Amino acid sequence: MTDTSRPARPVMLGQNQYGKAENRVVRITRDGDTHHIKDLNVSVALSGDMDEVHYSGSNAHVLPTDTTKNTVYAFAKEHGIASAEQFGIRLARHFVTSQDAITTARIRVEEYAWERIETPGTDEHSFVRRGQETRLAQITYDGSSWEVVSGLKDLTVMNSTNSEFRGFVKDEYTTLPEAHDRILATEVAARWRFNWTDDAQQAPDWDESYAQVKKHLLLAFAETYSLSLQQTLYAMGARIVDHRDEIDEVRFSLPNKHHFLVDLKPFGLTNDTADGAVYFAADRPYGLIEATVLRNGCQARIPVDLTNL
Ligand SMILES: O=c1[nH]c(=O)c2[nH]c(=O)[nH]c2[nH]1
Repeated sequence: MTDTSRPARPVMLGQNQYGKAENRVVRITRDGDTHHIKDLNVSVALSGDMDEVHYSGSNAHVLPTDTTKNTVYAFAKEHGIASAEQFGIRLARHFVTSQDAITTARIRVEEYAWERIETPGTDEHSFVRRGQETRLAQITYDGSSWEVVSGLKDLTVMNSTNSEFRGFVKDEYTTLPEAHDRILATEVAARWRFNWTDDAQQAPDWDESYAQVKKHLLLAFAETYSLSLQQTLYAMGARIVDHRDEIDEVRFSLPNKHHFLVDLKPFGLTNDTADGAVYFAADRPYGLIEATVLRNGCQARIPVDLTNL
């Protein structure tokens, strides 16, 4: 907001936001003896008419970050957590509609999944943290329209065959041998943007959508005979956009978790892919394959650098 009562300044405040980051909230719901658990990491970022707190230190427009934290916990208790997206929407709407100075609220949610520990009698209240992915959601609301970007990270997948990499460019520095049968492994980080932007439209079923996106992503990874990780990435994104009408854009960041055949010749052993091989799982450096897959005619809005989301 431009402040005409102040003289022009040689230095100006640029984009700013504030809020409480990483509110760890665990919500248990009881259904008789059977308990349900929701475990989230919620970050609130608010922006709007915040010039004065930076220029003069006036806190007149500042809802304390401590309050935003309390709101997260209070809403979890009061309204429960149906899904990461639904919870984020409720929070974003609250901050924008209850505070005149706040025009945009961005809520980021990471969700950690828990599985029941299966025991012969009492498996209703014991859980083990699932070693798979972390679910992510980012909700942005400017008072009239919504942007919901969901995603996941740390979903590690591997194909022990049906992957090649050959026919690539070779110059004077190329030493990589062509691979006719290699391991393809990656730790999927993905974000997908919903085309739901307005309250008048029916909102997607967030949990169902997440489960379906993950299913299609995994099936595409497993079913694609891969000539490169780039091709596999595109197949995963295309399958999501093809099957899920509510999603217009998917962005992936896929580290190529290289597995190199170990040279066992010094020990008189052959080591090749044909008969069960030993690999060195290298952690770095790694190839990093990143791309956006879009519904035709739609605009790319997910930031190129996923760490900025
Ligand atoms: O799937 C791959 N894509 C590449 O671009 C690449 N580059 C490389 O060295 N190995 C691989 N693998």
